[in-house]
Amino acid sequence: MRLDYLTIFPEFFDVLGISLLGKAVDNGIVDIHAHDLRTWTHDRHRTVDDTPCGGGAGMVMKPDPWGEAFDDLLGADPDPSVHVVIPTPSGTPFRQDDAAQLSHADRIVFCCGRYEGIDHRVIDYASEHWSVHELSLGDYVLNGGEVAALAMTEAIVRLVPGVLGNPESLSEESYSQDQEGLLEYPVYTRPASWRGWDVPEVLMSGHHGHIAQWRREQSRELTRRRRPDLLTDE
Ligand SMILES: OB(O)c1ccc2cc[nH]c2c1
Repeated sequence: MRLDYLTIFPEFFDVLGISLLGKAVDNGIVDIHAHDLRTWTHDRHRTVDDTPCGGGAGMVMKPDPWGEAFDDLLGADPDPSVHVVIPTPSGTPFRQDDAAQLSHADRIVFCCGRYEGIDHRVIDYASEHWSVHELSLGDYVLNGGEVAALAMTEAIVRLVPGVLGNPESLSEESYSQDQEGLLEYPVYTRPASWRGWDVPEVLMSGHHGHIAQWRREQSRELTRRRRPDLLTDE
């Protein structure tokens, strides 16, 4: 899997060189390239923004640098196997299913906007050539797409075979299919008693059936309380 990041702050993505993702890069499972969008500017000030047509506050990212970056990185031939991800507050919510689908992609290009956003013709152009995903991290607004791209990257890449040491851990996480899309149950480790708080007895019983039942009940109760929207049978 090759991941490209178009951004005016490429150093944001230096962090991808550490921890699990760093190992995935070292193992050749993932190939990461961060690009400074100003590479594709030609004026003395390396300008990437301009005033919004129709007025309004702030600045809008000019289309030209994006178009030239696409030309260099992707060429002009349409290829639906290339996924262009545009983090934006106006996008569809990024969910675990999106991470799962994108984890099968061979190529993902993250377009990280700043200011008031990217000239919409860039999205129109990209949509004619590649598979475009305008995705929101949540119902809040960041200052740009970089932090969202990092979060989405981790959610996607950790699902790629060979990236996580123990793939079994994926099956018991919140939102995983094995968890029936429910929130993950509470987890405990040693010591059995800590500052007056004890590990639930059932987890110390060694009775796998009872433990599995307790965990299912905990997941459903937690989901009912915190995310009733995830419950499909109520
Ligand atoms: O909240 B976000 O995911 C996000 C994404 C892109 C831009 C561009 C300017 N503000 C942004 C916010």
